[in-house]
Amino acid sequence: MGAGPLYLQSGPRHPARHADRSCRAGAEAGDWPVSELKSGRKIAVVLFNLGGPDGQAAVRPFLFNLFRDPAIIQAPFFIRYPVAALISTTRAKSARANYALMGGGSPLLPETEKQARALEAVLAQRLPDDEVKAFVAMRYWDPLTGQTARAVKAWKPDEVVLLPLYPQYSTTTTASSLKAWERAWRKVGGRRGAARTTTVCCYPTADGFVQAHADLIRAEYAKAGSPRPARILFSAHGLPEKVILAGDPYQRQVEATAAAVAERLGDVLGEGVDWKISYQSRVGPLKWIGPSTDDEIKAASEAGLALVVTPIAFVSEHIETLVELDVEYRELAYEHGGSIYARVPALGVAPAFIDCLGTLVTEALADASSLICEEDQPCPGAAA
Ligand SMILES: C=CC1=C(C)c2cc3[nH]c(cc4nc(cc5[nH]c(cc1n2)c(C)c5CCC(=O)O)C(CCC(=O)O)=C4C)c(C)c3C=C
Ligand SMILES: [Fe+2]
Ligand SMILES: [Fe+2]
Repeated sequence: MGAGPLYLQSGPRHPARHADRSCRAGAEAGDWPVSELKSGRKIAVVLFNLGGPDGQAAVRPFLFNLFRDPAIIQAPFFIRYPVAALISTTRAKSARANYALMGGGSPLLPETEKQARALEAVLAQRLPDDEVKAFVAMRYWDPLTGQTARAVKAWKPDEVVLLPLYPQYSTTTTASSLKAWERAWRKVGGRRGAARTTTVCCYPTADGFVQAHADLIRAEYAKAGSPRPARILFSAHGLPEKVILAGDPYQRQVEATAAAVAERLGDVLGEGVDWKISYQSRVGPLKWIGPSTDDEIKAASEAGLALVVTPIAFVSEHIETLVELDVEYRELAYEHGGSIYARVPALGVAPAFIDCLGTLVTEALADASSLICEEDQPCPGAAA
């Protein structure tokens, strides 16, 4: 599954389907008297991300939480726990050193909080008669999903919109977060009927998301002096190949994003400039999807290409952009003869991106179904 590297392609393989709304699942229109709540609603938007340690002492327990997740290590409980304990202990030292380069901990929570506040501001304008509050639910470190579910329940919303900050759906990220939410929400006594819940499971080619990437790449490309010959490298977090072979749509959706952004960059992608997708952050002994970002950086640098590297599956700055892309891969490029290595910032609070999140929320609220998905079939497990 998932074609290999793509060069100079035009046209997304999976055009955005927001407009035709052809893909919805688990319609709940009959469950909730939508017409009774046109305005004056309390709307909770829950933003999901992975989370990161807030200091050096949190690194090992954060890694333990990550590796004990069955979405990350598909093994029975009695194997997973000792494996998680072992990996988190052995990996902690090098991970701590990397987090130390960012001041000791991960910037992911403050970056996500900024996105939450920016989204609230956009929604306050779009839904002036409603009260909208954006909550952050992290999967492996504070604020953990259970804590956020309690805060959402205490706020007594009429509507809840679940919005993962993973534009491309994966069982390892989106589905894991949504399952954790289901469990936590049930635990705090928030039944489906208590507040209408709509889930946005993926948005790999949503208009504002693609536009925000194109704008940031264009700016970085110009800053680097619009070098020729150059390659735009779309770098996404990798996954074990077996996860993709089991039907995870992540790689297909990453390819759809990259193709859509490349098409939007038509004026930059002139003669002599190409683009490619690669996968970073490999962990463990399994075979991961490729090509790997380090191989692509070596190859492009040795070929004398200037590199414009853009994180295509992360929407915030964190360890894998600030350390892996900015420090490790930059050094690698220079070691292999590269002279220009430009790194495009993550989306953060780029206006087109936040506006796009606002559109996803208003579409979710206007929709009578429980799931909003860009795929022909709902992403596997999203409707659970
Ligand atoms: C698209 C996003 C991500 C996917 C897919 C993903 C899969 C995945 N990750 C690991 C292992 C680690 N990930 C780590 C950190 C981390 N990963 C993502 C995103 C995706 N992960 C984020 C946003 C972060 C947060 C980083 C931060 O700022 O703190 C880490 C910890 C860092 C490190 O030690 O390298 C690990 C480990 C696996 C195994 C996996 C799929 C199976
Ligand atoms: Fe990861
Ligand atoms: Fe989806």
